[in-house]
Amino acid sequence: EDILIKGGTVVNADRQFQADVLIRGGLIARVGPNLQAERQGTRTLSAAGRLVMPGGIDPHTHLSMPFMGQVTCDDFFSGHAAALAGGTTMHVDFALPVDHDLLAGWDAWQRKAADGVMDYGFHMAVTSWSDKVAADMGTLTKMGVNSFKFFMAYKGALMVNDEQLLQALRRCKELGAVPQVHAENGDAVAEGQARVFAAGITGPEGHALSRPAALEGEATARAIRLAQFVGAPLYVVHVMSRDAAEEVARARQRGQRVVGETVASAIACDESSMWDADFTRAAAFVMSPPIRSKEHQAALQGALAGGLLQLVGTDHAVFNSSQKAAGRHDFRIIPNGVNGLEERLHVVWTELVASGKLAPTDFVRVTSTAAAHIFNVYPRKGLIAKGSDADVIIFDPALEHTLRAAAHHSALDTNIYEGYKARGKVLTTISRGRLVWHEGRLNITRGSGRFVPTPTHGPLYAGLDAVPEHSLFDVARYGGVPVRRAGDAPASGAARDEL
Ligand SMILES: NC(=O)NCCC(=O)O
Ligand SMILES: [Zn+2]
Ligand SMILES: [Zn+2]
Repeated sequence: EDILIKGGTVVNADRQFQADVLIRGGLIARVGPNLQAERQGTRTLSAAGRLVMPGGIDPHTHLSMPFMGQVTCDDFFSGHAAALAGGTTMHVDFALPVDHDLLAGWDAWQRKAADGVMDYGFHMAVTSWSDKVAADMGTLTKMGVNSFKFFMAYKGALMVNDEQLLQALRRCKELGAVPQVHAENGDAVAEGQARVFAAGITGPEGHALSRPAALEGEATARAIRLAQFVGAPLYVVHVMSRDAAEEVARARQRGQRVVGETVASAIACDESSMWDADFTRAAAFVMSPPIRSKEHQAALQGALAGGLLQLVGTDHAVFNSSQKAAGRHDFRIIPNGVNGLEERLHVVWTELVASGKLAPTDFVRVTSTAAAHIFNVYPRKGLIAKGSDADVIIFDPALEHTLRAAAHHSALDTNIYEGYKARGKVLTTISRGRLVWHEGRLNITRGSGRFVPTPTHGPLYAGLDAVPEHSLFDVARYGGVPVRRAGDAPASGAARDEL
């Protein structure tokens, strides 16, 4: 059936304007003033006084992910239900290789996603290096995966070393794929954890103490410099600290293609919760890199407001209280991850728009359009315009509500936003033309989700060919002086000195 949204303010990343929106066949059919229903049975929704925006795109989730001896408790059904109730209509989930095999990981994540109810894409993690991994990356790009993630932490599990990272960055550049890093110094984290635990600190606060912001800053800078070395762009996931945000900002300032993603928990929470006397509550906040002090929280909000960071995801990776209890006597084995897929839009609006730091257009950019650009699905996603997918929300900025585990749609039995007073509310979510969230009710069908391929060579690569790889072997001349090669006569003294 057609849906006609009447009387609202359409907000895109570039501008906002009064317009009606007509939806047909899963797409936006018209956007303009005074639209009328064209077919019998058209569902008309009033949006007077409300904002009509592109559905959120969460670029960072982990549904049904085996990790630290557990499996995240939101699968593609409950995770999608939660997302839609919170106004997010697409997410990009991190598929993990199975026994370091990327294609086996792809198969596993395809199966998991068969239960889904909305649009999704995949990033693929790369946790080892070999010719087969390099070949499989190429195969995956043909199947619609345009981004690969490298963990610089989780030593002994997912972590890659610099040599592997370098090879992988180069391969991404070759493929036109987006390299992504979890940036923490994994060796130092492992040592910090051992020292904190040996000092007798075994509770969740040990998590915060053992992996300080300096380790995030160091790895962020290292990844950025390695990307510069091979001439690749870089996407830094979950920027949690001022230290990491500053590295991203500095790189951008010198003209490097670096994207910084922060997450809802980093801009709305602080580390004090990990000191909560109640283990269950404290453990719910354990994620990596850790949620940090209020100063970092403020710096990250400022970095978004100032355009130094580009988008907000969630890193939704949820473990319920019985799963988190595995680490009751040792913070090192509390499974890492927090919720946010359902809360992200409300948290970003409350922290940044209701506080006056961001305009509604910027809200759309950091929650939807930027991800659509980066992962190369714009303008199909992230825009309200004729021909785009009908992923649309109706948002009432005047409504206030309180976030609670008892009211959320995730399978998680806790919520790091318990009691959070949100300003503004998603009243309606339309996913590919279907009214899936309306008047407080979900209307979803298991298995109705759809994989959205993300093509390579997106905007992060546009014009990048102008930037040569800084390769020692490709540089034929140095300062105008031919480089000496094996068998050549000895270079002149001046050239030798320069080399
Ligand atoms: N972030 C986290 O704590 N868990 C999910 C895995 C990751 O993104 O590092
Ligand atoms: Zn991570
Ligand atoms: Zn993550």
